[in-house]
Amino acid sequence: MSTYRDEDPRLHDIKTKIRVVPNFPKPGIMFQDITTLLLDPKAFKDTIDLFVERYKGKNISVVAGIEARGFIFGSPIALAIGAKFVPLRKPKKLPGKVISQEYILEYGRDCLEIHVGAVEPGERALVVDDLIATGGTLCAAMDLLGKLNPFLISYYITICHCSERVGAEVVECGCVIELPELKGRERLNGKALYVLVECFECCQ
Ligand SMILES: O=P(O)(O)OC[C@H]1O[C@H](OP(=O)(O)OP(=O)(O)O)[C@H](O)[C@@H]1O
Ligand SMILES: Nc1ncnc2[nH]cnc12
Repeated sequence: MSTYRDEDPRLHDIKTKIRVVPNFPKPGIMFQDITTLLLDPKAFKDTIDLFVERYKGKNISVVAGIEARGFIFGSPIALAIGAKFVPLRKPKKLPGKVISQEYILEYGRDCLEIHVGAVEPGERALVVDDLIATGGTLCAAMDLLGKLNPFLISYYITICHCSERVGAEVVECGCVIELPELKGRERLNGKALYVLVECFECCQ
């Protein structure tokens, strides 16, 4: 954690407002429930303010929020920093033409989608979610948004049958909660990750 975060008294209050529910949605999982944080307008506002203070003036034009809980935090951050909000949705939710990115979860696979044209190549993007656990979801979001190395274009077309990538520059990922024991940060290949609250001994 950075010194700034350690010293900020708002963080302690935010952490106390997150309810931990054992054995949800399955045995062994300590579920970090942010709905109790949302019930407290001051703690919710402090959460948004901390992100806004970090990202205002950083020339970020896109906030990409991950379904579903990333929408709750991503939208107000986008409004406050003067960026557009782009939802990264689970399959078959977006009505327009989409670009998709599959990813591996602990049990099974999932997929994120973005509307074609929602983000222009070269735009500076912030990815927002409520929580990073294994990091698979954030990796998929970055793959979907990320800039494609021109030397890899033919690889994508031939191997992945995908000729379209968004081509944004992901500046950072921002999450309210990190479960460090699941080592999701290591999976981000060095991409900057900013979290407000770390939760130890409370997962799996
Ligand atoms: O770091 P990871 O291991 O990928 O896990 C983190 C993701 O898991 C949760 O979403 P979930 O898939 O439960 O979807 P939901 O927000 O729609 O409930 C959470 O909101 C993150 O998006
Ligand atoms: N422990 C946890 N609590 C809330 N959301 C999660 N997503 C993955 N693991 C989670």
